[in-house]
This record gives sequence, structure tokens and C-alpha cells, in this order.
Amino acid sequence: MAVLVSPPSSLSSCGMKASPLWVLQLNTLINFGPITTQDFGIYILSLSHTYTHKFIKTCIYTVLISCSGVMDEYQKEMKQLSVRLLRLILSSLGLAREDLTKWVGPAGEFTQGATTALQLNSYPACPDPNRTMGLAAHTDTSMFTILYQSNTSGLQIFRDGFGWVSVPPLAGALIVNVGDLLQILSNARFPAVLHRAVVNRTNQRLSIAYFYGPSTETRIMPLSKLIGPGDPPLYRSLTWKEYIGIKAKHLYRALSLVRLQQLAPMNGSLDMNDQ
Ligand SMILES: O=C(O)CCC(=O)C(=O)O
Ligand SMILES: [Fe+2]
Repeated sequence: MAVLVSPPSSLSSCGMKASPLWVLQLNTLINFGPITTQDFGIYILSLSHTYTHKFIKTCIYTVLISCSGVMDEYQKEMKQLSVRLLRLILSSLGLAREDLTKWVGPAGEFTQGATTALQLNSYPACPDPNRTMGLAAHTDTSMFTILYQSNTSGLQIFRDGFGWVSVPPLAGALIVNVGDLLQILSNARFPAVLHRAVVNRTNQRLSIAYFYGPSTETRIMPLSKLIGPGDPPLYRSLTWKEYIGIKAKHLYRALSLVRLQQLAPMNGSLDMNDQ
């Protein structure tokens, strides 16, 4: 499990450095305990240091920290929640109990070799938010992402006919973003949500994204239950690893590159992927 502290591309026009506060926050979140070899995990913390809006310098810090503590607890909870969500989503798509095994694991536990990542985002306050962007518009590659946001708003999703709509933090609530993989499996019935994060004028904002995906060798394609004479598959079959590679290389175009049929634009994400 990798923990990534992502560099918000944000600080740009503010001429500020990434706040060391985040590292402090991380310390308190993670609850550093005595490090034992059996508990070791490698966590990559990357912080973006931006000095002017023309010059971005990113520093990658690699630190070893104990896996014990709050972060471990959080990941365990997210795993359990992911399995429950997956069951509900796939059942709603008509998958029978036995067909769930590939995705949820034989005993309903977490899929063997699932690819998961926890990403910690920090968006420092910016006195001139219109001149910068916290996180550029994108869809997540994952099956879905479970997102926690601190009590400062910043997340926006794109809705056809409305444009960018804010998703304000709600105490005690988590947000589930549909990712590219679920769009493929559901044959576009669950479209990946196009989203971005904007920065706040006065408050730093934190968010924690938990990305769920199956094991890298898993073959992904629209679920056969959803395919019929009037419902041709919209995406070709490929491994999850292949798709991750395509996304890394082609970003917004990835979904359209694995698409078999031309889709009428349904939402912002499809428009975006057509770019
Ligand atoms: O900070 C947010 O609200 C969004 C984070 C996000 O979209 C991501 O980490 O992929
Ligand atoms: Fe995202």
C-alpha cells in the first residue's frame, strides 16, 4: 500500500512554498510509533514547492514510517468499506453472488492482490484562488475512490448543463467517486465523474483519497450480464495493468482509446475523454 502525499499543482500564482504544516498534520495523523521491521512500510511523500507561477519545483521525500497506528486503521476501514460498496454496485448491475468472486474475493474478503493507494492531498490557502488550480480536472483511474475532505470546500464535479458544481464537505460523510474502471465494467452505465479541486482564499484544505482497483492481471471489460443484442460492449477487453499504462500515457484520452463504439456524450467525463 503506497501512501502518496500529492503535490497540489496549486501554489502556483501565490508564490508560496508548500506548507511544512502538512508534514506536521501527517505526523499527527499517522501516530508515529516505535518502528519495528515487521511493521515497515515505505511511504512516498511528495510535496510541491512552487516559487512563482512559472517555476514549479517538486521535491520527493521518501520516508520510512511505522505502519502501525491511525493510517493502518484508516486503510483497514477503507478496505472493508470498498468490499461492501463493490458488492452493492456489482449486485445492482445484475451480477450473481458467484460472479462477484472475481472482484470481491471468494469469502467476501478483499480481492487478493488488489491495487489500492491512499493519497493525502494538501491545498494551501491562496489569496488569489482564481489564478491557480488545486488539482486539475480529471477522472480517477480506479474502480472508485473513497474521499474524505476536511471542513474546507474545494472539490467540484462537472455536470452537464450546470458546469462545475461544488461538493461541500458534510460532517461525517465520505464521497465516493466513480472511476474509469467502473465506467468500463458497467458499459458506461456508471460514468466516471470528472472532478477537480480548487483552492481556498483563507483556509488550507486537506483531503484523503483511497483508490480501489483489482489485481493488475485482472481482465477488465464490460460485464457480460450487461451485453446483449441491443447493448454491444463499448470497451475492449484488456488487463487492468494495460489500462493503467494507457491512462498514465494518454490521461484524458484513455477511456476513448479503449472504446469500441462511438458514445453520444453523456456527461463531462466523456466529453473530456474525447479531447
Ligand atoms: O482533494 C479533492 O477533493 C480531490 C482529490 C482527488 O481528486 C484525487 O486525489 O484524485
Ligand atoms: Fe481524483
